[in-house]
Amino acid sequence: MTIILTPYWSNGVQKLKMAPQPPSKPKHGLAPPVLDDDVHVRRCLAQLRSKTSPLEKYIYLSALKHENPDMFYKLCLDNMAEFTPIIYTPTVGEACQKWSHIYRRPEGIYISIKDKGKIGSVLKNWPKLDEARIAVVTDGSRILGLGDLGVNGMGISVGKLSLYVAGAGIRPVSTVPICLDFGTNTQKYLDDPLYMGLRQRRIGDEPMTAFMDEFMHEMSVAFPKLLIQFEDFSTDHAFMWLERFRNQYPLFNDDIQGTGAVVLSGFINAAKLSSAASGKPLTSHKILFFGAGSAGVGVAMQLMSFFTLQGLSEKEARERIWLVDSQGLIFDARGPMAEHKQYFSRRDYTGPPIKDLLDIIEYVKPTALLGLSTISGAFHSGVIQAMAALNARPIIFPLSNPVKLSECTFQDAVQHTDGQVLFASGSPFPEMDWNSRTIHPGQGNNMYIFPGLGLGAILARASAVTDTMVEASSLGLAESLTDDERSFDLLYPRIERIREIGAFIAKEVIRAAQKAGVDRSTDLRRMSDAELLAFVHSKMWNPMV
Ligand SMILES: NC(=O)C1=CN([C@@H]2O[C@H](COP(=O)(O)OP(=O)(O)OC[C@H]3O[C@@H](n4cnc5c(N)ncnc54)[C@H](OP(=O)(O)O)[C@@H]3O)[C@@H](O)[C@H]2O)C=CC1
Ligand SMILES: CC(=O)C(=O)O
Ligand SMILES: [Mg+2]
Repeated sequence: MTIILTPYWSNGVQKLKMAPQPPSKPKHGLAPPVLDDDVHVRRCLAQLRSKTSPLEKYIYLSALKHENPDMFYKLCLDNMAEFTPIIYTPTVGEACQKWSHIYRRPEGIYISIKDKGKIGSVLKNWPKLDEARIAVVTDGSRILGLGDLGVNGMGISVGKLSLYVAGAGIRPVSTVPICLDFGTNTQKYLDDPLYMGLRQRRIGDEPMTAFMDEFMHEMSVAFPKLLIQFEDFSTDHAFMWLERFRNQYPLFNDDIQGTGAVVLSGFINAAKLSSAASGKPLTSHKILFFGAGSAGVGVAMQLMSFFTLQGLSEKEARERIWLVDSQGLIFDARGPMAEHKQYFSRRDYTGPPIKDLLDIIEYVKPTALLGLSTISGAFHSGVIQAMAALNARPIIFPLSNPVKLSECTFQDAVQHTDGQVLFASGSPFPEMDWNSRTIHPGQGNNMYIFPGLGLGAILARASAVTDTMVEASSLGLAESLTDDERSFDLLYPRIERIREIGAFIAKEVIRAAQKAGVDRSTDLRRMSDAELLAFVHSKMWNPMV
């Protein structure tokens, strides 16, 4: 039975409501005479496919998940490639933007700045305190690339947690979506009569820090076995909360660390193919980042290990990476800059500012161009052609979400590189035919990482999520491609194998937790790799349809 909470805005009071029971075995006469499970699976799928807009499909699936979670997850697992664009990016972006309009039922914990001083009592209203294992926490301040959506950001916590269940077999009852309401700076929502959050602008850092200190402490008291995933905080707070809390509580930031891990993984596979075509060593790759926010810098930090694993020093690794922000190439002589950009700021460039991406490409001569900028179409035909002129197989990853903010389309990347591009995007693109062969786009999205990373950390009962655990998730993903997938030059495994991949990543993460000494389930140390993998599989929840 699912028990859910109403959001705090209903007269400021938290109330418990019982969700309907899944329609398992109605008494004789209370269901149609012929209601076969297999046929009902097909019926639900047909109902879904009869909806014409992605948002209607999202609303339908949201209701199905509420009424019959087994059916929802059964369908999801059987149709991952069809479902992920609906329950996750890109449609979840539209669902968040319209969350206060499409709202049907509460699905998580809403806590506002007005709850300061009594956060613990709000958390205790959650009906399944003992069952909670993973919370996705956002403050709605940067949802995908869509900006400040306030409490409408709850949709991203809900969407990520659906993938935890589908991808890693976390029990649905163990997932806790949380949205913190610090206000919103988006006037459209402040003016919207249906908006469900506080009608005030975002609070400053000082009260927010005091709130976060209380929140994190109370979370650890209310949910002693919980792992926390920070999601879609604006860049300054994403770095701030990660640094402030990572040594105190088991947590990670998905946008910084999850994205870093997924991109390192795809990059490893892409760089091998690119180097095979150019004949140049892996250490000669040069990576240009377009976008230097939490995601850009998070990925750049993680890609350092691509080079250090090849034997380069930290200094040499850093020199293979260039960052661009809204002011152009980031270099020391440019003047003061945000702290998170300083590490990669170029010391060796002393010329005038270079802003145009084509000029920057001409200066850097990158083998890889990675977009985490939210600027739709920034990789225009000239940019893609410039990458193709420099590289036999250019690596181009437009990683911004949702799909309408992608720096380029797959079609453009294929067309302007004559099919030679090694491509991964944040949101999905369809495969395409080029010169009588089918080319497959990769989806470089942290959804390949967080389910397995989270499951591994939960099963190890890790007291902290270390950098080595994050790196293990990345290397595990890179390794998990089958020969068949490699024969198609895929950079990521097919999404249909998400469970298998999730289990493998979880096993690697548990091993890394053990090496780091942060595992509290120390009995897992005695298991062989095969036993550990079987143990992980045995812990995965499966829908009963
Ligand atoms: N594929 C995946 O798994 C993931 C993708 N993402 C996506 O990454 C994107 C960025 O997220 P995040 O880093 O948190 O967001 P931020 O808004 O913090 O970062 C955006 C960066 O892009 C830069 N930028 C903005 N406009 C331009 C421009 N015209 N030219 C060059 N650079 C520009 C900004 O510059 P400045 O610093 O000067 O403002 C900033 O550095 C989002 O779309 C998000 O959906 C995020 C996480 C995971
Ligand atoms: C995928 C993701 O986490 C993001 O775009 O923010
Ligand atoms: Mg995110």
